[in-house]
Amino acid sequence: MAMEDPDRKTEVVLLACGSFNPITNMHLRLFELAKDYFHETGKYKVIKGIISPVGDAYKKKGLISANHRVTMAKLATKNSDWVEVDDWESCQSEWLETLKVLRYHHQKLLSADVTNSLQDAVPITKLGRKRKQEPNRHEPIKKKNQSPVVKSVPQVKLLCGSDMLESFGVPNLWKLEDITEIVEKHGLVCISRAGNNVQKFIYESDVLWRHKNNIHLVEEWITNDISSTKIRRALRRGQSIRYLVPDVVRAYIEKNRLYSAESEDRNAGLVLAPLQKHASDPRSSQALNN
Ligand SMILES: Nc1ncnc2c1ncn2[C@@H]1O[C@H](COP(=O)(O)OP(=O)(O)OP(=O)(O)O)[C@@H](O)[C@H]1O
Ligand SMILES: NC(=O)c1ccc[n+]([C@@H]2O[C@H](COP(=O)(O)O)[C@@H](O)[C@H]2O)c1
Ligand SMILES: [Zn+2]
Repeated sequence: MAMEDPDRKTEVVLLACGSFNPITNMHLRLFELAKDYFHETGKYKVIKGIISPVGDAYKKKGLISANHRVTMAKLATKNSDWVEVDDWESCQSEWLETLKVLRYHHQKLLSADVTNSLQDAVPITKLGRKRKQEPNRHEPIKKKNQSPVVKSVPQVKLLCGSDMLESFGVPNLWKLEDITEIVEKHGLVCISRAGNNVQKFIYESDVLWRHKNNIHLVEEWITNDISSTKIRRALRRGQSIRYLVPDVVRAYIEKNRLYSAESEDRNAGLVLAPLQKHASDPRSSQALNN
């Protein structure tokens, strides 16, 4: 649809899905690492990051209410000018496949784009004023004789750690068609995490191998294996979590006494929603073994 411009960079929105129970400094680092990676390729421009905490219907053991998890994520990103929290997923009454969350955000950008181009259709005499209203201040100012460039819709890529990518291989957790659509239509950005060997994992899967150009592996050299599990464990033991999560998040957890032995028992004995949903579906049982 757009005039091809070799200098024009592909715009990317990064979407991170997960429990964020609670959000940690490492979750925030994922976004910074991915953004640096894309900008270093010279081909992409990361315009936004979205954190989408999973809803309560996910039924993971120890998962505290989405309300608190969303609030903490919002506190944590208050000072970021490009990462935001979206609570659409967490407001759904049922658990949603990650693919549906990706589709939703892509769709949302599409409709925003239509609205924008409708606005653009109105003749604008004072270009200067129009510019100011645009959210993207880093766009180079268009040269006079250039034909108007129709903005293409940004790609929404799933941002995750290597453990999430490797979870594609867990029986009954993911549908092969979902994995295929994620890597085919959207793309994946995977940050290395201690204990995972993603390259080998991709090599051993035909679908992932086929779409490996759309799977971006980012090496984290400043390794830091903070995890929400370890944060909750420290809290149960009365140990400090300072400098592991943003200070506003630490204060919020303390004020509301969010994590305890009791909270860790939430959903105990329940089956994780995706397992429950896909267990009877033969397509998901051995998703990657072909
Ligand atoms: N230290 C880390 N390195 C790389 N990726 C990470 C790291 N911590 C979290 N992630 C990624 O962040 C996303 C959200 O993860 P999640 O909410 O499960 O956090 P977590 O720290 O893994 O929590 P938990 O210990 O409860 O599983 C996932 O894609 C996960 O792989
Ligand atoms: N089939 C699927 O789409 C599928 C399966 C398992 C987990 N997930 C998602 O991956 C994330 C995993 O988060 P946790 O690592 O905190 O369990 C969640 O956002 C969850 O919804 C998606
Ligand atoms: Zn995790």
